Amino acid sequence: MNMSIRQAVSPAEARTFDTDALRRNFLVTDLFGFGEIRMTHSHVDRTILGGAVPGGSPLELHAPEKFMVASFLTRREMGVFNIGGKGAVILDGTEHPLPAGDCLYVPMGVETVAFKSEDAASPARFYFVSTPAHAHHEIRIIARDEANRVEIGEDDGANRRTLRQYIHPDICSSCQLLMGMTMIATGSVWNTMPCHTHDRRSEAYLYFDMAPETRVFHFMGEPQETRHLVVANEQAILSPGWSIHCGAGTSNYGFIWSMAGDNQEFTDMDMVAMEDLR
Ligand SMILES: O=C[C@H](O)[C@@H](O)CC(=O)C(=O)O
Ligand SMILES: [Zn+2]
Repeated sequence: MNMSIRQAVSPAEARTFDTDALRRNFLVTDLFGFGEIRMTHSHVDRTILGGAVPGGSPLELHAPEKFMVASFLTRREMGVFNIGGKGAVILDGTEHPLPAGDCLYVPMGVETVAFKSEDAASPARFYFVSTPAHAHHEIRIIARDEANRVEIGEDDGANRRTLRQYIHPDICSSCQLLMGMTMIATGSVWNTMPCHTHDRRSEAYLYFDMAPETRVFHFMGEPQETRHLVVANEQAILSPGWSIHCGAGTSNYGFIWSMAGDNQEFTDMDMVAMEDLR
C-alpha cells in the first residue's frame, strides 16, 4: 500500500507556482497500478483519493499505521466506483459486485474492506474517495439509474453533459461525502462552464473514459488568477474551496466528482460571472 500526502495550499502560494509545482500540488497522476492499492491523502478536508486494481487475489485496504486506528473506516466513510472490468468489493466478508456505472457507499464502522477482480486479465479498476465521518449509515449500492440524473448545457456552448448524483442526501445518506459522475456528450468539450467556487467545500475530479491521446485542460485558481493543468486519462485533480474547477477536453470524456466540507447542498455554489474571470 502506498500513500502520498498533499499539504493544503493557500491561494497566495498557488499564484506563485510554475507548471511543475501546480502539478505536484493539485494533480494526481499515479492512482492506478496493477495488483496495488494507491492513495493520496489531501490535508484539505482530509480527503483520501484511492485507486485499487486487483489481480489474481483480492487487495485488502488497511489504515496507514500513522492513523492510529484499527481499520481504515474506524473514523471514515467512503464511496467507490469501478471504471474497469467486472469486480466486487468485500465488506466484512460479504461480497458486493460493483459494475461500472454503479456506486458503493461504505459507512464508518465497516472493519474489513477488500477489492476483487473477476478476471485478472481484464481487472476491475476501483476509484474510491474517503472523508472523515462521525456516524454510521447503511451500506448502499446505488445503481446508475437510481442516481439523480440532471441534463445540463447546450450544443451551442459545447457543454452538454449528463450529471448523476449518487451519494447525495436525496439518494444515499452519508456524513459529509457527496459523489457522482458527469459524462460529456459527443461533440461537447466543456465541464462546469460557467464555473463556480464553493469555499464551504473542497472537491476532487477523476477524469476517465478518455482515449490515450486526448487531454483535458482543467482550469483552477481564484477566479481572477486562473491556471491550468493538462490532464490525461485516469488522472485526478484536487480542488480547494477557493478554486474554480472546470475543464475543456480535446474530445468528450467523463469524470467522477466528490465533495467534502461544511454542507451537502449540491447547489451551494458561488457562480463566477464571465466578465470577472482572468
Ligand atoms: O459542485 C459541483 C461540481 O463542481 C460538479 O458536480 C459539477 C459538474 O459535474 C458539472 O457541472 O458537470
Ligand atoms: Zn463544484
